[in-house]
Amino acid sequence: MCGIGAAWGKGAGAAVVKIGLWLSHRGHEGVGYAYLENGAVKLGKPPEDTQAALVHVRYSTSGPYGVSLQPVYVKYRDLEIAVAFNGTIVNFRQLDNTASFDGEALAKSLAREMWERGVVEGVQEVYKRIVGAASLVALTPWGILAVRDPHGIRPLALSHDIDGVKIASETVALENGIELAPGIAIMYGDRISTWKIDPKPMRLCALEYVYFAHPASKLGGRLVADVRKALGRALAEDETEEGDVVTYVPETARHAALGFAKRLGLEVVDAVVKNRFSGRLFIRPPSERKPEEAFYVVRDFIEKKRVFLIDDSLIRGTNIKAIIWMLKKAGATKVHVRIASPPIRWPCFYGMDFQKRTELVAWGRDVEEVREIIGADTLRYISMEKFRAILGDVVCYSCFTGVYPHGIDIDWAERELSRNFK
Ligand SMILES: O=P(O)(O)OC[C@H]1O[C@H](OP(=O)(O)OP(=O)(O)O)[C@H](O)[C@@H]1O
Ligand SMILES: NC(=O)CC[C@H](N)C(=O)O
Ligand code: SF4
Ligand SMILES: [Mg+2]
Repeated sequence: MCGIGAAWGKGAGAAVVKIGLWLSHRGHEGVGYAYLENGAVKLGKPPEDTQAALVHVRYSTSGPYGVSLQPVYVKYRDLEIAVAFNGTIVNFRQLDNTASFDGEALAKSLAREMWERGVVEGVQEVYKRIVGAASLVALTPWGILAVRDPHGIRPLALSHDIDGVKIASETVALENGIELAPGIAIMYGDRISTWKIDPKPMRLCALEYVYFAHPASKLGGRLVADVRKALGRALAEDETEEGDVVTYVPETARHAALGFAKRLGLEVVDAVVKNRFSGRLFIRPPSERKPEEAFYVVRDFIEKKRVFLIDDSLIRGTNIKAIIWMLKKAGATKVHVRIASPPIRWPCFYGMDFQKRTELVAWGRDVEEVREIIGADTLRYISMEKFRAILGDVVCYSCFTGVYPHGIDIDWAERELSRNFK
């Protein structure tokens, strides 16, 4: 998914380095920076005391894996800018047919349109053409520009103090951060201006709540950890199996497991441990997702026990399959898998790298078929009804329903976003 950050004012260079560290759960394929030096835009780690700077942490959805490609620097005539964004632009070739990936198309079309139409209308024009999701930060000669995606699919927050302004994908990277409303643009320099770029109905990504965002961040004004606990509690309400202990797939399923166990009066045991240096497997390039190297099962917690194994989501089934096998090998008598989100049967075209139906373990399969593939004794997901009741109606559910805010044709989007270098 990527994380973006920007700062304007005293110590902006040091501020973006800190923001990047606090957003590293949003992408660890690469980190990139840009900053202003004597009015010129530079790429590279900024001096601590620079006046304006950007940061991007990458989890790629377009272009090559495993490299830092953002911020993107562009010069159009005499206008120099650097742009970092979070999201996916399905029709990026329509924005700029010379671009090698969506971030480059966005930066080139922004520079061109801002030069030709001025900042306010230029930004508006680019967003009018985008099919996809894009929250962005940019360095411009007028200051730093921040835009929250018109549907609010991707988050963006801001904080203000006497040193200046700081912007970040999530509130955890800021002190007293407040979330920007969908479709809001802010230019922060010697003067501050704010304008609206065609805001649409709010559709914040459901998977930000379920998996992606930091548990200490606030989304839609709610603490992410609390939402995850509520999902776990609701999942437990329909439980019919008997179990001795609750465990979970580390790290993100932890809060859902706490909510689930509390509702059933069971103990949560840390039976599955994850090597802290292995990071998030789901957002690694395909060749680097190796659950057998990342997870370890503590036999003493589960031997001869019936285990409830909680995960926040089941996407390709990579993590859970490996862990069920390890639990069984270590002597668990039953493994009842419980998932704190409904089956994901459709691709994401808005910033997550599952952009093809065939990648998804639940695509075209019923729950029983998925259970068989992953090797669980039983498998149950939270119901769509309970999921919606907890997350509300300002959320994107497209990967659960196959219905997209932009009325996207799935065959077309899969073709546009196909990545041949997997
Ligand atoms: O079905 P899959 O394709 O395996 O994807 C889903 C899994 O990947 C994520 O964990 P990840 O290891 O990325 O990070 P985490 O430590 O934050 O849970 C998520 O929490 C699930 O465990
Ligand atoms: N996940 C994201 O936000 C990715 C941003 C952009 N599509 C890239 O691949 O760099
Ligand atoms: S399709 Fe799924 S992952 Fe993508 S933005 Fe919507 S809820 Fe999030
Ligand atoms: Mg996980």
